[in-house]
Amino acid sequence: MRNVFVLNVGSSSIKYQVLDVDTGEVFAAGLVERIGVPGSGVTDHEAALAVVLAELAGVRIDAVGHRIVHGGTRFVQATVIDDDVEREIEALADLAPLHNPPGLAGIRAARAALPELTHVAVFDTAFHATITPAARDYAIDAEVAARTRIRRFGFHGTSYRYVSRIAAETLGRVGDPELKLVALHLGNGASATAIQGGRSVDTSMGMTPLEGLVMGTRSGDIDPAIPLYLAREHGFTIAQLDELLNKRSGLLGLAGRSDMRELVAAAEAGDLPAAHALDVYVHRLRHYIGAYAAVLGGIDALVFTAGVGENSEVVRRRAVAGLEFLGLAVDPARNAVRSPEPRFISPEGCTTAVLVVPTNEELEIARETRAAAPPPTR
Ligand SMILES: Nc1ncnc2c1ncn2[C@@H]1O[C@H](COP(=O)(O)OP(=O)(O)O)[C@@H](O)[C@H]1O
Ligand SMILES: CC(=O)OP(=O)(O)O
Ligand SMILES: [Mg+2]
Repeated sequence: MRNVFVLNVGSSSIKYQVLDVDTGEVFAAGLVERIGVPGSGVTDHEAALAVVLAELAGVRIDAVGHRIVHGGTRFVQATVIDDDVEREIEALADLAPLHNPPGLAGIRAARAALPELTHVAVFDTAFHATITPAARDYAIDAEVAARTRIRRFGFHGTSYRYVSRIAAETLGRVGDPELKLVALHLGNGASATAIQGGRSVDTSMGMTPLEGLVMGTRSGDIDPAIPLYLAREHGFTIAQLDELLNKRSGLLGLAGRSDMRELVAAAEAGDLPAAHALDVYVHRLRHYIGAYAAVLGGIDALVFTAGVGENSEVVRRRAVAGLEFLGLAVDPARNAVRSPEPRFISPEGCTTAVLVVPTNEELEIARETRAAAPPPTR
């Protein structure tokens, strides 16, 4: 098997690639947006997938890999999809109401359109199955937590699995059980993970992808009493709270812009809310870097990845400034380099490394799809 069709289905978009799992060569890639938006002509996920498959006419596909955000406790590794697995993913929808239903719609549409191929679900949560019990559990009534499946799961695991392996290679420490990494996946969604010996030990996203860092439109950590207060004293409904915290908070809520490129430009042009939003974002980031250095009992390398982590010189510089006591520093010339390659941005001879490692979630999904799929029979 070589060519994997990777599907990342969101509530209103499908991102896809067909790539060679050995070389990483991409044969086709694209995005269908505005699914279900009146007037877009793309009525539902089935119609969107038909558009994608029409674009792929003539491209060889050997297997299909689906990004599924939440695997719950049931799925701790990539899994070949059959009717049972599809039902179990459906049963997890209540844990991830924003993320899992579109993924499931993508599975249904793709299995109907390509029934002869093996389909594999690759879960964002799987890499975090190794977090410690102390990091996993919230300090709430244990009976309630067990009955309702409340615990920390963590997300962006496909990205962390990929970048932690590249980071170990870049550091010449593949397979070293002592290697301590703090990795920062900073995209629209953003999270931090403490990784030792290639295994996730702690991570900032929790039961859902709302906890932790400041994100494009999500609040990250807040006092858990805030939604209670807003409901009790200000009449917010559950739907309004969900919308507030997931879609109208973060950088967008603070400064009217969720895109980091635009936010940095506005801050540099003297926009005070933008400058403040950047301060809040960086403050939270530094909070987690320090926390995870403590959780790991040290740090060998800090790893930046995803859209902001790979591209924002300013965020990287400000995240690390003042952390010399952890051995961390950023070299300005190295930090200014733009490249698709993994690279050091810490000064020559620094004992603690700072790395930029471009992520490739599609390639990781393709590899895990091949690893999970049964060998071909003839
Ligand atoms: N040159 C850049 N400088 C600063 N931020 C950037 C740059 N390029 C991309 N980004 C930011 O990366 C974020 C998107 O990251 P990405 O990993 O693509 O997101 P996702 O996959 O979660 O949608 C946006 O906030 C975008 O502004
Ligand atoms: C799980 C999650 O937050 O994903 P994304 O960053 O793609 O929104
Ligand atoms: Mg992303």
